[in-house]
Amino acid sequence: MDTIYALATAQGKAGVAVVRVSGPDAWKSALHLCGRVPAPRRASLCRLTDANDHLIDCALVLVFEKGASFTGEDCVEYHLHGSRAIVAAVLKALADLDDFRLAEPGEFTRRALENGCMDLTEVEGLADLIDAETEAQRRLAVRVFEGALGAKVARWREQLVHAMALLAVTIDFSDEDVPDDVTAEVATLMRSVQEDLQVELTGISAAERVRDGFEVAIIGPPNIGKSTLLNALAGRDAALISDIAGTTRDVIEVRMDLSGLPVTFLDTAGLRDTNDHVETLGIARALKRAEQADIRVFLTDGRVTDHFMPEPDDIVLRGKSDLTGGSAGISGKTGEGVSELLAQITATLQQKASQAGVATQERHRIAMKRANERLEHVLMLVEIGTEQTELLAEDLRQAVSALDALVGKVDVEDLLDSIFKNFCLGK
Ligand SMILES: Nc1nc2c(c(=O)[nH]1)N(C=O)[C@@H](CNc1ccc(C(=O)N[C@@H](CCC(=O)O)C(=O)O)cc1)CN2
Ligand SMILES: Nc1nc2c(ncn2[C@@H]2O[C@H](COP(=O)(O)OP(=O)(O)OP(=O)(O)O)[C@@H](O)[C@H]2O)c(=O)[nH]1
Repeated sequence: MDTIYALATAQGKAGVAVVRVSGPDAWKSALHLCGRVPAPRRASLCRLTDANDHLIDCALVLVFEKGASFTGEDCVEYHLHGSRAIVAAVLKALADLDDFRLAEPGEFTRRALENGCMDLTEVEGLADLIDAETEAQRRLAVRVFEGALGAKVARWREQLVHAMALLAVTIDFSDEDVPDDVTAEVATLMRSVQEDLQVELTGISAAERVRDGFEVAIIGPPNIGKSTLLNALAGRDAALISDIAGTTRDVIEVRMDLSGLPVTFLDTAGLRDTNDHVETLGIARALKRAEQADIRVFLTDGRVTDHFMPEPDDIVLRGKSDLTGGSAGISGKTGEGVSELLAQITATLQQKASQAGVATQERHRIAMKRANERLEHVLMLVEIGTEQTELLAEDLRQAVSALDALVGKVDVEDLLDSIFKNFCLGK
């Protein structure tokens, strides 16, 4: 097994830079660089020297023992003064050691997974935690990272295993002797697991939105003030504004943090019938993105339009309210109604985000659906009064296997590359 190393902090000049080393020979690096192996789990100030005994830096060194480290292996961290030159000198000194090599992205975490320090959902939570840009993303990620999904899966698994144990007792019975109360108890357990699965499955869409961001599309006829409103929301000149109808063609996106929620506002081409080919393409694009958005803000000039059927969360407002007066209007130019609009959007999205459970991605959905299907099948068999309990047991085994895949106990190899390729170097 190689010993791996990498810069764990961001590239470039900084106050402190951390170089991390993990693997069987990690402690040997301390012997080379510090002349000694400092006591484990204590911050020790050390003079780091290169192979020619020239001073590289004075650094804080942290040594971790195998079995009591992030990766589960022997580890050493060098907390250096954060200059490019110091980092380069330390990385070079490490590269010169036998069986040492630069870590691949996510490789420290991969070793933590392989050594059983984390399960797959915790690894995914960690990736999201590092990617988190807003408070809602951080809160969701830290729950998963902490093992909340893993713990739920473990409880479901226990219930399924318990059901399997109940059935195992009946295997020696002849078909007619299988007591009804056993299958009834199995069915009760299945229903309880199914209920939990259902809740988590429902929450995945909301969790995905929190991870990837919500979308709010601003739509309406040309020249109504959509781009001006977008700029007012963004607080900068994101979109071009002119008094020529049909100015915006492509969708313009502005990403914002609304009370911790990641939200992308979309400015779209004004909706109208036109002979202009490019504008027509822009309108088609506007309609498509608006349809996929979580909320549509429709600016009107008071006239009816057949372009738009509002859904419950959509918001309809009269544009250029400074010119027309009255209520239910908004003006990007004067700012009238803008904070109210933001408040309404925030409240709606917070409500949506609150549906998120601890299952956060498509992979979780697929595994939970697979388990759910097997449980459906068990219930169906019990319903029709099956006496072949080995069929029930087989369904349960498959459901357990789906849950095991979810936490990475089985069938993981194929997944790992795609999960770790998005990790930072040094993580
Ligand atoms: N300097 C530094 N800061 C860091 C990390 C790190 O690796 N190094 N982390 C890395 O991502 C995070 C902290 N996570 C960590 C997780 C586990 C262990 C660890 O040593 N675990 C042992 C012992 C546990 C204990 O004593 O309570 C273990 O689990 O066996 C260390 C850091 C954030 N900050
Ligand atoms: N009085 C007033 N004028 C506005 C307001 N919002 C925009 N305008 C003006 O109306 C014209 C069109 O504004 P835009 O923001 O480009 O309108 P749009 O809806 O994005 O237009 P398209 O790109 O054609 O779809 C510009 O001259 C703006 O300065 C407003 O709230 N009040």
